[in-house]
Amino acid sequence: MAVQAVAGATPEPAARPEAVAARRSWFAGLRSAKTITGLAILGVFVVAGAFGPMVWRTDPSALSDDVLQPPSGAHWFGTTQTGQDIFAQVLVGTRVSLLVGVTAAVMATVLSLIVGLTAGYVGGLTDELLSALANVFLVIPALPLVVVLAGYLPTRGSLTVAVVISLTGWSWGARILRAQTLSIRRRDFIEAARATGERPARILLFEILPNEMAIVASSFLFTIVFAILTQAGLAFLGLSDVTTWSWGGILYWAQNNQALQSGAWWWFVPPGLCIALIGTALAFVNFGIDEYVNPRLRVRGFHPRKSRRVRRTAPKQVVQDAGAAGDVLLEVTGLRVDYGDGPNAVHAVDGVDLVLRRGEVLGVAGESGSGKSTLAYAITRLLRPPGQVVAGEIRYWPTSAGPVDVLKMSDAELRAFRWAQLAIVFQSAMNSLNPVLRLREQLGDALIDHGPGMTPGQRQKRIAEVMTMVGLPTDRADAYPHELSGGMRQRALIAMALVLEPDILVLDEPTTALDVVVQRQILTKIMNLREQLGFAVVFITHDLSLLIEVADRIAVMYAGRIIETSTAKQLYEAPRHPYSDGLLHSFPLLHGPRRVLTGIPGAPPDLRLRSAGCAFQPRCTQAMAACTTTIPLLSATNLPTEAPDHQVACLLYQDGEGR
Ligand SMILES: Nc1ncnc2c1ncn2[C@@H]1O[C@H](COP(=O)(O)OP(=O)(O)OP(=O)(O)O)[C@@H](O)[C@H]1O
Repeated sequence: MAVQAVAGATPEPAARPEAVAARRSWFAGLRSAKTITGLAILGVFVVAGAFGPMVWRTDPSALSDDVLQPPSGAHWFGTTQTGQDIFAQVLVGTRVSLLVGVTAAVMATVLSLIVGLTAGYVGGLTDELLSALANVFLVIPALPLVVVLAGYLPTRGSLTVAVVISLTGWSWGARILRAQTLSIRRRDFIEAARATGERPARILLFEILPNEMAIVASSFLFTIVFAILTQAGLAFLGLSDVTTWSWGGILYWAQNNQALQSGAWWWFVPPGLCIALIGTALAFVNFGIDEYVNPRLRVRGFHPRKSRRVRRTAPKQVVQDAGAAGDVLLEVTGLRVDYGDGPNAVHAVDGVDLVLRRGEVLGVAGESGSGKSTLAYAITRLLRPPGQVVAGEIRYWPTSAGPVDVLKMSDAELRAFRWAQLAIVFQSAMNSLNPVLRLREQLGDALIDHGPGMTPGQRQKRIAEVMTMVGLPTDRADAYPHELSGGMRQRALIAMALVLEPDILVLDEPTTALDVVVQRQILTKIMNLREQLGFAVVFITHDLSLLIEVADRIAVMYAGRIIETSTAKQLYEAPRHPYSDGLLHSFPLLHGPRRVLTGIPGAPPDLRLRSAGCAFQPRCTQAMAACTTTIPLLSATNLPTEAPDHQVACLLYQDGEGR
């Protein structure tokens, strides 16, 4: 089936100014219902603790004749058996409990940061000593220690209690931060910072610490809860100053005066409820902080529920029965993928139609940011929020049955489909391989998951087979990824992709990180294996001249759309779209005559803005007035020299008016 025309997109109003976008992103982390609820509850406590005692001027210790009164207009939370106002006690208690919690959390967090970061970053003897110290504090049972310390200290005021709690609460945070620092300090961006001459303190504070903020925040918030609970426990046991009103102090007096037995529920329920509520609020806030400090979790302007609605109500595309032709393996129709939603959504794939035939190599070329990887992720259903398919279909045509809609597969169907029928090789082999597993285990995992009937002996045989197939010596099966060269790792990934003999292999810039010699060896290997095994390849790269060498057909992408598609030969001999022509003249060809490299002036458009005309028009040397107002459709050029499946989305060729 020839590639179908893409419906023109409706022009939308211009995107908001950057300032608004930035503000939106800042609030995005605070947007979830949990975060808002947590902050609201916390806000009420902070306001009550800070201003409550000034507004509700009743002395919490003042005695009155209203003894053991249930809640009323005069005493909102009732009274004690000496007539004290419980609401006034709770307000003062809120202030004291929050102060103890926050003070202890600040001290414990600072201690754990100093110990954890220093031990992890400096290493050696310092690490051993600090880790030993943290381990000692970790194994000492915290509560008995607190009880002993609090019992023997000369003063038992709030500050003393906070110090005691922080001394027993810092060590687990320090252990986690040390482990995290150990792992981060070996990452490439830290090496790069060192290489640029950054001082250790700066690296710790500005490179490592921001990566640990989620842990620090979580440790801080949970130490507040731990401290409030511990302080309440100490007060309840009479081990802190119970003449100072705190939630624990109120519980102590309620217990001592047998409030439970006398049915005075209003005496112990309010402080108990406060402790439970503050714990819940801090846990909710923790979710929000996680999202805010980790940009990967921060799904700007994205509402999963709303996006699902878009998906369900998106107009169904009319799909021609391409499989009837028999050679169609994968068919993408009207595919649109956005990152986020609303006016700031990035329209990364914007109405793509593609057909992959059995056994062919389909190249997808385009500049960085044109949407190639997003297309690959959508096809393999590996898109992560805020990425979402907003329209279109992806149909897989197995040999034995009718077409299957990949986008509608259940999780179980998807697990069976991925790797067994469709495998993907990513650009960065080091990131795709598990650093702590040997190659043999990683290759074996796919076989265990997808071929449960295989005996261990059969699995080992298959592992040796695929390793030989991709040109990896079988004696490297027990190597860890870091013991292999870049080329070997990439071969290992290809071996993993082919271990189940899939129908489709998606290659997303599989050799970009390698030198040209290894690049060539690996590509030749893939193409030979394709001849041998008959799988089809979707090969994604920015290097059009490389595709000319290896692909059967090529689709050129620009700003999320396919702007030209044809056989590799036609595209090489007569690229029609000015962008394809520019792309072809941006890289030297591997074979053939030397040609002048011109490149393409300008930069790709902002994919948040929907253009009213051709997205390439601002950079096009042949643009006409109509190009600013009309979105060209992908269609056959009607030029006599063209084959029917040479299609181009350019007004220069519409209605046969080619130039
Ligand atoms: N997680 C994300 N959130 C928001 N926008 C994204 C995200 N990932 C990609 N994009 C945007 O989607 C567009 C397409 O990106 P994509 O990575 O698919 O392009 P590409 O052609 O594969 O580029 P490259 O060759 O550099 O990998 C770009 O504008 C990019 O900024």
